[in-house]
Amino acid sequence: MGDNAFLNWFERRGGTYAKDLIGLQDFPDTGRGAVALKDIDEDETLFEIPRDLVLSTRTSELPGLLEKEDWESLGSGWASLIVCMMWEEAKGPEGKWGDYFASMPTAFTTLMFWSDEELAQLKGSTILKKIGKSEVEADYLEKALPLITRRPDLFPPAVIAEQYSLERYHINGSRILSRSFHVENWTGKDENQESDEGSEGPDEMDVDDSKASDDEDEEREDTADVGMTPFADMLNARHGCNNARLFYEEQMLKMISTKRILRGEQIWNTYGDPPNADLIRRYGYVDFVPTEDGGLGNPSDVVEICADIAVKLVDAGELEQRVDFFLEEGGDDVFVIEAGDDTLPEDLIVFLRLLLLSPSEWRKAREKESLPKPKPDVESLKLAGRVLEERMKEYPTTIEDDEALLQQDIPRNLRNAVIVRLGEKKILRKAVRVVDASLEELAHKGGKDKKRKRGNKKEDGAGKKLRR
Ligand SMILES: C[S@@+](CC[C@H](N)C(=O)[O-])C[C@H]1O[C@@H](n2cnc3c(N)ncnc32)[C@H](O)[C@@H]1O
Repeated sequence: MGDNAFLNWFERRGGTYAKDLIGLQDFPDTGRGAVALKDIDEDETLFEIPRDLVLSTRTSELPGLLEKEDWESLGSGWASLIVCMMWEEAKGPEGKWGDYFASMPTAFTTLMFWSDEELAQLKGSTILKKIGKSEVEADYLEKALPLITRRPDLFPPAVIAEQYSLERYHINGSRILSRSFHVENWTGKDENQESDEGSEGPDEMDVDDSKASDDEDEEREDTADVGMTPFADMLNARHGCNNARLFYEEQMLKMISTKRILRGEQIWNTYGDPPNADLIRRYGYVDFVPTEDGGLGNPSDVVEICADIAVKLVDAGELEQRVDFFLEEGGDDVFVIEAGDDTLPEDLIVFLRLLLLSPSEWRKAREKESLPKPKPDVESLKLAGRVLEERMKEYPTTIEDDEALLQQDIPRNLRNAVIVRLGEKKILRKAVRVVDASLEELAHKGGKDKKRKRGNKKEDGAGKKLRR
């Protein structure tokens, strides 16, 4: 379906947009997006979406047609919204969201749809543990399908294979993941109520996600607040480019320019600037923009380090108890280093120092319920260096290999995988340099301290002499 059919539908259903200011267009790098048709000032309203045009479990008619028990059998994840979407879409062009569905993608470049060979290119990145494909399939088989087959009056058996298949379930789940917004009920309290962090964009669009059910943040969101938001979900995003933002009012959601946008420029939303690993998982693309080190990448990249790596490197007693103690005291078993970090994460230092405590120090720490201070010393820095080295070994290729690959003409998914793993490895390399510099600094300081001590001794002696 062309963009015009979508725009006509949008207006017919009560949406409005500034026709003289914006249009929809295909961009070579990002696909379809919104474009400024002439220079747009800051604070201009670009389009307005009536709240009842947001498709959610609140606005779909399906929940009202189901017994409470049936509805609740779908659980608190995304299964309920996915089933609502499949049911609304099955109504075809006559349905309330007919042309909207027709405008949405049915093919995705997100990790859920990568082959095993393609996923193997991400070896080393912890994102592989967060795809959640089997959880989605379990949701479909254990929650959605039993309900669908129980109610032939609502889900005609003749169309199940076409409209309610696992494939359709995946497609709608992926639409939620990459296009939904967090839309709470209007409380009247907050004039400019916005969704949570990154609200402005799909998925930071902050959504719970039955697919990535291992992602706690996503799990916590109330599914009723997850809304498919026509037109707002036509905006693409790029790190550092956003120039429009969704504002939440009582009757309407309004997309408003947040800076001057020149004619021909793309209108960008933000998806909350996630790292590339999350961008590829949720949205199927990566950011490759200029970074502080003069290269290209995603300034929001992170690398995750599992605590296990450090535990395996240490030869000390009661290691399991030390890890449990760390977790009880609020620590996590995954440490995150960010691209912009110039020091090691404090929780990592604390953890390493905890592992290195002598038996008597460890006993004392536990008695006092007090973790070591996040002050790196020689031993913890040396251990940090070994941890980073081991973590780097989890990637089968080197930074140089990846940089060479990026010079070649390679398939899109491979290219994106290389960009993800390269970004993570560069953070590790930087962290190794931080460790080396800190060790050097400590050695230098140690040398000076020794000198000072020797000097003090001499002075002491001289003083004594004088006093004599
Ligand atoms: C909310 S939709 C944006 C509209 C979408 N381009 C469309 O045609 O409907 C999010 C999707 O747009 C695409 N996208 C957004 N920003 C992009 C970017 N910077 N580079 C490549 N693709 C991007 C990705 O496919 C992503 O999953």
